[in-house]
Amino acid sequence: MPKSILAVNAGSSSVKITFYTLENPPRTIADASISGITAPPPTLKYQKGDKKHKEEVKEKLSTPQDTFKYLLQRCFSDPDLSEVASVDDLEYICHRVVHGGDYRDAVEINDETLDRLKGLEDLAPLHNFSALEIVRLCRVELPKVRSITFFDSAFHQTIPEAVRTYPINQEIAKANGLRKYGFHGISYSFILRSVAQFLNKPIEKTNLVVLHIGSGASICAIKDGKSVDTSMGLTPLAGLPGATRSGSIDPSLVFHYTNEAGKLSPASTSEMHISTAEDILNKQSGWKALTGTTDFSQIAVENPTSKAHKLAFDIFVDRIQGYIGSYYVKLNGELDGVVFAGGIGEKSALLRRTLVDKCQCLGLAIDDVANDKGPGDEETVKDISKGSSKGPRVLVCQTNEQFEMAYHCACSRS
Ligand SMILES: Nc1ncnc2c1ncn2[C@@H]1O[C@H](COP(=O)(O)OP(=O)(O)O)[C@@H](O)[C@H]1O
Ligand SMILES: CC(=O)OP(=O)(O)O
Ligand SMILES: [Mg+2]
Repeated sequence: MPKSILAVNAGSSSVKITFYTLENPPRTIADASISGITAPPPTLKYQKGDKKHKEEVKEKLSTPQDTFKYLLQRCFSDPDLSEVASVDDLEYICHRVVHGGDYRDAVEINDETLDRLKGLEDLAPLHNFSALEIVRLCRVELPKVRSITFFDSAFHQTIPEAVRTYPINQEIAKANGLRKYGFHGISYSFILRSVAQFLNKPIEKTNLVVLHIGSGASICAIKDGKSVDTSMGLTPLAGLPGATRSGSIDPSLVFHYTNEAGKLSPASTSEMHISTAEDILNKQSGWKALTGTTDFSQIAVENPTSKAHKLAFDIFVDRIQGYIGSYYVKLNGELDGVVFAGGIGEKSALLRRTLVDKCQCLGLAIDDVANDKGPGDEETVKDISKGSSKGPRVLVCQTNEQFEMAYHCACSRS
């Protein structure tokens, strides 16, 4: 039996895994995910080819490690999934780790790299903890399978110094690694390659403004195939608002919000320390704070159910519009396309239409029928620009972080 690749995308409230064949390009064997870990009961979703399955999980899954173990066992014990019946069928496990500090590329986990990643945990406790817990578990329980970590931040190592530097004391900044890193880079790498191929352009000549907008949202300016700016910063909190994140605010605001800002948050554990300020701005803000829901499909509707829903939509549009304008100028107006991706970017025709209308002065125009229809299941990139438009293309890309990791894993081997 040929060996396979397992790609793991662990978030704070969900763990998604995908099995791929170990070939170039890899083919999907099956997808499985558990969401709602922080809002029980968790839901298991499972897909192999056309077969889809969804169920409530009865077991108590309180940690990312428990969740990952449960998912793996379910897949191994499924008679329909004979390609991956045990750990012996796995050659590689690819892990999405959001913060990779100064790492420029993916790394294989060994004692030394795991130690270096531990050092980064303080910089991104909220985002790296779940993924690294699963990396640690794999080291102990699946020691024969090679673990490779891929970093969201690696794609943005090309951001110029003046863009990545915060105007603060540079000795302190350097000693503590305080700079713009940027995230969603695994996704941006997938989108760049897919869009360049779609436009029939070499990657190194492709200029794009890409929106990865899901529960976490960011935007990236790509010049000649390289990231030159992105909206997230030292952590994924900066830039655009998200499901529970405030996005950029005046940094002083938090000290007016609570005088407990610097204290440890009750959400901290013995292994993970986060401040009250980080907890409020990362987990108690965004759409959830404004409207009570984290689901943007309830906000992006023609007739919003409340003024707060309408306000949340308008805030998101305003912030994105600001970045598109800024990145258009940074790219000297020479862009091939504006790309919508992530759960919201791929699914909300209303958000795309509203934004494109607001960016008409940049020559953006869409075809309403193509926009309303969106991309088909098998369509990675769809052009939704108006036929007569001479401006940058408006595209939708169904991004796939798990595939991107498996693809690089398979490429580096062949
Ligand atoms: N039809 C839709 N319209 C607007 N937003 C949607 C729609 N469908 C899903 N979404 C949003 O996409 C988000 C998920 O984005 P996704 O990128 O898949 O997740 P994550 O950021 O957790 O990786 C959901 O929280 C929901 O707000
Ligand atoms: C970096 C980040 O915000 O990731 P996600 O969108 O998966 O939460
Ligand atoms: Mg995501």
